[in-house]
Amino acid sequence: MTTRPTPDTTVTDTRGTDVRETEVREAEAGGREPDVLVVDGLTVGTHGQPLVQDVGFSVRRGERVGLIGESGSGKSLTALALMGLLPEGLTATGSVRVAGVDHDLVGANERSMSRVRGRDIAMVFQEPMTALNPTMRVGDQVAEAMLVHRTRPDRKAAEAAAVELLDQVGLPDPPATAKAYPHQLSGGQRQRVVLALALANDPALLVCDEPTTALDVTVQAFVLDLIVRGVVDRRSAMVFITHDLAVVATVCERVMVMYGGRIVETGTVQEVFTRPRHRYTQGLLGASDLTVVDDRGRLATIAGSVPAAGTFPAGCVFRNRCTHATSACEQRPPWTATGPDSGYACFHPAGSTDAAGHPASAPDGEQERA
Ligand SMILES: Nc1ncnc2c1ncn2[C@@H]1O[C@H](COP(=O)(O)OP(=O)(O)OP(=O)(O)O)[C@@H](O)[C@H]1O
Repeated sequence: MTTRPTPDTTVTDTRGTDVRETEVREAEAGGREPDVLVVDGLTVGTHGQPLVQDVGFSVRRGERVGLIGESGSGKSLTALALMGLLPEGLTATGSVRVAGVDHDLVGANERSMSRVRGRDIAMVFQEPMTALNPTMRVGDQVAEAMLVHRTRPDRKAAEAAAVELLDQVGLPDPPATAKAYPHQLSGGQRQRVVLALALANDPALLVCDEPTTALDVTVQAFVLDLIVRGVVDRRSAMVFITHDLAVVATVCERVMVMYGGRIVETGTVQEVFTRPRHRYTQGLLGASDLTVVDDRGRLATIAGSVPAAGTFPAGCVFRNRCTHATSACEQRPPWTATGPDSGYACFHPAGSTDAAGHPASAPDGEQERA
C-alpha cells in the first residue's frame, strides 16, 4: 500500500511539543503505539456559551474509539472541531494535535487546515452527498484527492490508484464505476466512494460521524466492515461517532461517553458496557437494552430529556436527570482514573460501596446493571 513518506515520524504529546521519531520508536519498543491524536482542553462555544467543554483524550495508532451520547451531547461539534470545520459563529479553544502535523489544529488558518484535511485526517459524514461533487465522475474525485495532496506522482498513477481503491471498498466493476457520477450510484455505493475518498491518502486519523445511519440496514454491516478493514489495513486511528451502541461494540475497542458537552466516562468497550460507572452511561445502556424492563413491562429510559444548549446545570451536567444526585453534585465531579485510558467523572458511581463497604443501593425505579 502506498503511504505518505513519513506520516508517523512526528507526533505530539499532551504538552503540545513535538515527539521525534526516536520517541515513537521507544514507544513501540515499549509495546505501546504512539498517539496519533491528542486533544486537550477543547472547548467549543458561541457568544460565550460553551457547547463542548474542556474535552481531552488521545487516540493511539491503530486504535478505534467510539464517541457515544444522546442527541445534543456535543459529539458532532467535537468531530467538526477536530477537522477545523465548525459552522460559522462557533469558535474553538484548547488544543488538537495530530501525528505528522507540526502545528496545533485549533486556531490554524484555513490554508493550513486544507493541507491537513484529507491527508492527515479525513472524515466520513452521515450524508455522502455532502462530501461528493455531483458534477464530477467519482473516479476523478478520488484521483483528484490524491493529486491535491501529491501522494501520487501524476494523474495516470492517481487514476489507477483510484480504481484500485474503488475495488477495495467493494464497488462492482471498478473501472466502470470510476466513470459514474454520484447520482448514478445507490446510497450505499456513494458512501463507499466517500470512504475511498477518505482513505485515498492513507490518513493517520479517520473521523466517522454516523457513517451508516442513512443507509439501508442491509448494507450498514457491509459498509461498517469496509470502514474497519480500511483503517486496520492502514494502521490508522479512528474516532467513530454513533447513537448505536451495538455498532460501537462491533467496530470499536474503546469508547468515550459524552453528555452536556463533556466526556463523562471512557474505557474499553468491554469495561464500559459491562460495568458502567457514570450514572449517565448506566442510563444510556439501560435505555438501549431491550431486555431490561421494569415490573410493568416498560423499557428503561433516562428520565427527562437532554437540555437545550446553555441550560445544562452547573457542577455535574447530568444531575438534573440523575436519580442519585445529591448536593455534592452541584460541584464539578473530579475525574477518577480507573486505568491509563479509562475513568469517569461522577460523585456517585455505579458499583460504588457505602461507608460500611456494602454496594450502594439504587433508589426505587432505578435499574441497576452492574
Ligand atoms: N451552529 C450552531 N450554533 C449554535 N448551537 C449549535 C450549533 N450546532 C450545534 N449546536 C448545539 O450544540 C449542541 C451539541 O450539538 P452536536 O450537534 O454536537 O450534538 P450531537 O451529540 O452530535 O447530536 P446529534 O447526535 O443529534 O448529532 C446542541 O445543543 C446543538 O443544538
